Amino acid sequence: MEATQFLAIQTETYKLGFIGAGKMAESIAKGAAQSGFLPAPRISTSIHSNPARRVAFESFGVKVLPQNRNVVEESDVVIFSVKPQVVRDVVLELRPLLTKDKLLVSIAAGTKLKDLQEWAGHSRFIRVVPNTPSAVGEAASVMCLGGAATDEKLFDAIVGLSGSGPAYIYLAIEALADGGVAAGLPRELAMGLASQTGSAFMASKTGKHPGQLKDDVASPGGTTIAGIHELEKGGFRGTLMNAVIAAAKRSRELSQS
Ligand SMILES: NC(=O)C1=CN([C@@H]2O[C@H](COP(=O)(O)OP(=O)(O)OC[C@H]3O[C@@H](n4cnc5c(N)ncnc54)[C@H](OP(=O)(O)O)[C@@H]3O)[C@@H](O)[C@H]2O)C=CC1
Ligand SMILES: O=C(O)[C@@H]1CCC=N1
Repeated sequence: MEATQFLAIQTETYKLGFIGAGKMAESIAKGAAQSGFLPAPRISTSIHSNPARRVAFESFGVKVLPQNRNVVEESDVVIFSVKPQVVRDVVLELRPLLTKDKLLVSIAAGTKLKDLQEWAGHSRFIRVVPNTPSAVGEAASVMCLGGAATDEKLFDAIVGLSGSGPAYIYLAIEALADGGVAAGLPRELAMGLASQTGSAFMASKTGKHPGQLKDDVASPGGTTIAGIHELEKGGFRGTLMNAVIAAAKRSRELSQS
C-alpha cells in the first residue's frame, strides 16, 4: 500500500472506525475531529465493557455503535486500537467482515504486520505507532505501510521512545511542579508554570541541538547549572535512556507472546 490509495481516500467522504474505545483511540479521534480533518459524525466506535468510554467519545460527537462488527460495517478505514494481548482474537473474530475495500490499521505495540495481515486474510493492513499528543495535533506518528517494508524492525525502539515517551515527560512536568511547591509556590501556579515550560516545543521548532538550548538557559555561575548538577548526580540522562530501552524491550516481549 499504497500510500497513494490512502491519500486518495482522504479527500473523499470516508468513515473511520475504532475497534477498542481506549485512551489512544480517543486521542486520535479527538485530534482528527477537532482539527476539522474528519467530522466527528464520520467516526465511530463501540464500547467493550466500560460505560465511561461511551461518554468520553460521545462528548465530542463520535458515534457509538452497539458492537465491533457494526463499526467495521460502517467504516472505510478501521483502526485496531485494542491491547496487543487481544488484537489477534479481535481481528480473527472480525475476519469475515474485513474485506479488501477497507484499509485496516493497527496501533498495537509489538504486533507485527505479517501476523496482522495473516489474521485478516489480506495485506491491506498498515501499522502505526502514534502517541497521545495526537489529541492536540502534536503527534509523533510512525507508519509501516507494507510487509516488505524493512523499517518495521525499528518499531520496538519507536514505541519505547515516542509511543511511551509522553508519559516520561508528564512525569517530569509533575516533578517540576512538585519542586516548585517544595520551593514555596502555590500548587496551581507551579503546575501552570511547569506545563508551560515548553522545552520539547523549542527543540522541534528551532531545530537547535538540545545541548545548545540547554547552554542558552544556563548562565555562568547561575541557577540552572546548579539544578543541572543535581540532575547529573541523580543519573537523570541514564535513567531516561534506561526507560526507553526498557519500554522497547517490553514491546519486543509483546511481539513474542
Ligand atoms: N496509550 C498510548 O499512548 C499508546 C497506545 N498504543 C497502543 O494502542 C492500543 C490501545 O492502548 P490504550 O488506548 O492505551 O489502551 P486502553 O486500555 O485505554 O484501550 C483499549 C480498549 O480496548 C477495549 N477492548 C478490550 N477488548 C476489546 C474487544 N474484544 N473488543 C473491543 N474493544 C475491546 C477496552 O475496553 P475495556 O476496558 O472495557 O475492556 C479499552 O477501551 C494498545 O495496543 C497500545 O499498544 C500505541 C501507542 C501509544
Ligand atoms: O504503554 C503501552 O503499552 C502503550 C504503547 C506505547 C504507549 N502506550
